[in-house]
Order: sequence, then structure tokens, then C-alpha cells
Amino acid sequence: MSNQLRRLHINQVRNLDSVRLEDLQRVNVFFGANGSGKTSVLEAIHLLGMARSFRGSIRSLVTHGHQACTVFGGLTPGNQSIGVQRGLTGDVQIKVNGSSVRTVAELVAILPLQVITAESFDLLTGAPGARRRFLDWGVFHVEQGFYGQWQRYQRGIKQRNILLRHGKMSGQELAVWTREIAQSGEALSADREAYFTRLAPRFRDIMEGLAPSLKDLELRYRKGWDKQLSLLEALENSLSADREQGYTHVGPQRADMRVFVDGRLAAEVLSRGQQKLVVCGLKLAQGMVMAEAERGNCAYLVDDLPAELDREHAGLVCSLLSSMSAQVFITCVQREDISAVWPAEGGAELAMFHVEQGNATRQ
Ligand SMILES: Nc1ncnc2c1ncn2[C@@H]1O[C@H](COP(=O)(O)OP(=O)(O)OP(=O)(O)O)[C@@H](O)[C@H]1O
Repeated sequence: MSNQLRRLHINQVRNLDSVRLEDLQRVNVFFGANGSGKTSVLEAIHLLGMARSFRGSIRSLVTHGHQACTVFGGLTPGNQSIGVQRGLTGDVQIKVNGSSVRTVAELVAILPLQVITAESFDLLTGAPGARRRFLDWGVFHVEQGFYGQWQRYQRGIKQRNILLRHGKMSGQELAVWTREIAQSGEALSADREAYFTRLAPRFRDIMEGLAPSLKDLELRYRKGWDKQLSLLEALENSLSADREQGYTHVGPQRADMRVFVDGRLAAEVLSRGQQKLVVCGLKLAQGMVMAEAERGNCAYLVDDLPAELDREHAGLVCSLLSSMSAQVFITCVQREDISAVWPAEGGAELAMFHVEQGNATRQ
């Protein structure tokens, strides 16, 4: 059974000085004028689930004139509590049921979040790193053991790059790290591929409903080295280039996942609005795959969808969100912006919160 956020206490997050939200529901709508603090509520939830902002630095998250921001959440079922405090100097405190925990991964496993905001829409056009992080979010939640391999690989490649950079040509030491990253890299890549084979068909199904006019939409995955070779072979082949330039050229750190339409890169041929729909499709597909793999539901943070999509498409995205059992936190300017497009039948009742000058009141 998935965790749902029932209570939220926010302190000093942007313009939210002290906000208490009780009795949160499956679908929660935050409406209010520009600058009232709607996105800040989503930022607070993101801080609680990921210990960071989805938009900017921690500095931008802490209310001006304060040293730290804090968010507490109460979850059901199980009555767990989580809390995150972040200070301007970079300090992080994470608590689960009153006890400090050391890694954000523990938090992420308790409150998995998907974010659909204006920033998310750069996923297709932006650098591959963002797409890898997107993919790894899903792999982390679905493929057990991935995080351990990922950590092992990060440690290994860091060591190998240090050796390459400092020109320490002890061939033996380099060979040890080459074998180490070949092993962990193959393992994490296998997890990515397994996850990708679940994600791609789900994404295609969703897009048939969201944008049927987009024909031959295809999600493709590149593992980061020549697929005819093992990672060890690819690393051995690139050894002289690696030595010359002081870093590892091939491996899962170069993986990418791209969307093609009729054989052409979606980032190059789709309109901005169509790209937004594709990104929504990817994010919804991830939540569905997670639920299908019986890993529970993630919560969706959706910022001002009616400002990003036309009414028909905003309605289609809302219908898909409504059909999932995921908890949703969604913002808009007028309450009707969402209530008019959220499916009336079969959908959960909408909990409405009016946000005004840094306060949120249940309507
Ligand atoms: N660190 C900060 N300290 C205090 N106030 C801040 C901080 N960062 C942003 N703000 C202010 O918080 C207010 C709320 O911002 P927020 O982005 O949450 O508004 P919003 O309701 O989502 O508005 P819009 O509809 O325009 O997107 C804004 O007036 C903004 O200038």
C-alpha cells in the first residue's frame, strides 16, 4: 500500500512562513493569484520528498532573512512522519519517525515524487544528464538492487578518472578500476534496460490517448557504449583516448533516452505544446510502471497545468492522473481551471485550498 501525505507543516519556505495543512486528500488543488505561494507549496512537498528544490538552489527556497527552512509530513497508512530541514550553509537534516537518517535515498523511498512543472518541459531539448536522472528515478523505484550498483559505479568511475587525470599510469591499478566499473556498469545498465522495456510500451499507450495525431512515436534507449561490445571491451578500446584526455569516455554515464517521431528527434520536430504532452506522457508512464511493478504509487506535483496546455489536453492529463491511485497536488489560478477539466465521474473528490499571501485555507 502506498504512502499518502496526510499532514504538512511548512516553515520558512519562500513566502510560506508557517503553513499547516491537515487532512490532505488524494487530489489537492491549490488555487490563488500570481505570487500567492502555490508553487511554494509544491516546493515544500518536493523538499520533503527529495531534500532539495525542483527549481533552484536551497538559497532560493529559504525565506529571505531566515537561516533555514523546515517541512514535516505525516503519512498514512502506518502513521509515519518525515521531516527535512535545510540551512543556507548547506546543512541537511532528515528525520524519519523522529530518528535522523543519513541518505536522501531513504526519504525518496518513503515519498516518491514526480514533478510536472514548467521546468520539466525542457526534458526533451535539454542535456542527456536530465534524461538519465529521469530514467534512473524509475529504475531506482522499480529494479531492486539498482541503487547499490549505481553507488558502486559512481565510486569506481571517480577513482578511475582520478588516476587518468593525474597521469598515474600504473597500468595495474587502472586495470583494477576498469574491471570494477565494467562489472558494476554492466549491472546497472541491465537494470536500466529491464526498466526501459517496461516503460517504452506504457509510454506509447499513454501517448495514443494524449496525442493520437503523433504517429510512430518511439522511445529509444542508448546504453552509453557500442552495443556490440561488452563494457570491458569498450573501455579497453577507449583506453588511449581516456588516458589522453583524463576521463572515461564510454559507459552508463553516457546513456541517453530519446523520443523519436517518425524517425526524427521529437525535440527537433514537435511544437512546444506537443513536447509538453510528450513529457507529461513520460512522467505518467513512470508512475504507472511503478504501480504495475507493485512498488506503490508516486505522488504527482503539477504546477499550473492550464497555463501550459490547452483545455482539451489539460483535461486529458487530468483524466489520466485521476485514473491512477496516485496522490496529486496541483496548482492553478482560478479554482475552475482544474475543477472544470477534472473528470467528474469516477474521479476522487477534489480538496480545494485557497492560497493567499503565503497562507493556504481549505475551502
Ligand atoms: N526566498 C524567498 N523568500 C521570500 N519570498 C520569496 C522567496 N522566493 C520567492 N518568494 C516570493 O514568494 C511568492 C510566491 O511565489 P510562488 O512562486 O509560490 O507563487 P505562485 O503562487 O506559484 O505564483 P504564480 O501563479 O505567479 O506562479 C512570490 O511573491 C515570490 O516573489
